[in-house]
Amino acid sequence: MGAPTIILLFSGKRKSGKDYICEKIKSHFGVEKCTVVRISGPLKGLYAKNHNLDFQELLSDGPYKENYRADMIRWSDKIREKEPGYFCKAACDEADLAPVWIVSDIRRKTDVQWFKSEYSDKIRTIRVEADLDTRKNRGWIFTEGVDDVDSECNLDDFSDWDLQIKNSNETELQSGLHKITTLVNSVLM
Ligand SMILES: Nc1ncnc2c1ncn2[C@@H]1O[C@H](COP(=O)(O)OP(=O)(O)OP(=O)(O)O)[C@@H](O)[C@H]1O
Repeated sequence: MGAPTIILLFSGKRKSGKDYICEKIKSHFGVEKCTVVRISGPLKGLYAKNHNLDFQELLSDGPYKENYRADMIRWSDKIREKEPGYFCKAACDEADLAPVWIVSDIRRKTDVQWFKSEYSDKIRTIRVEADLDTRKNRGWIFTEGVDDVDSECNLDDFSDWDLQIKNSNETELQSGLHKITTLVNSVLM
């Protein structure tokens, strides 16, 4: 397991731009300093193996993953019922060594609890928000079994964010990136 100095936990609705922002932050700090940890990585890996599917296609941001998203949620929830931190731990176990970890896909209060219990004061939580129209323009379509279940809604009433940033346009993006890099620099220095 790597030894991070700071761990950013990102949450946001589908197509709010979590992944996009995480990649921007990684580019800003560089691969030596920063790595992106995706809880969905080991989750999709195990799901693909168990269901004889194409892991690389499941990782991509295309229609393939959307076809399986609802079933993947139901399947992974059964594993979480027995061990809530199962996929968080699996993702951290395979993370690269770097002082800044960016976890791109926090979805539940139990995810936040697991990270705080493992890494305590290294944790900073960030919520990404984008307008509904912007999310639609990025390809979001309301999907039953995906947008109305815990994996998408469990953190809607969570209020203990260290940062809440908007990502509906370039100005908001730049402002959000500045806040995040300032937060990271204040801990790294
Ligand atoms: N500020 C931005 N400017 C331009 N394009 C953006 C911006 N933010 C996100 N996008 C684009 O919108 C799409 C969705 O973004 P992204 O995959 O990061 O969302 P997400 O919140 O991770 O979604 P999901 O939960 O579905 O994985 C991508 O094609 C991404 O390139």
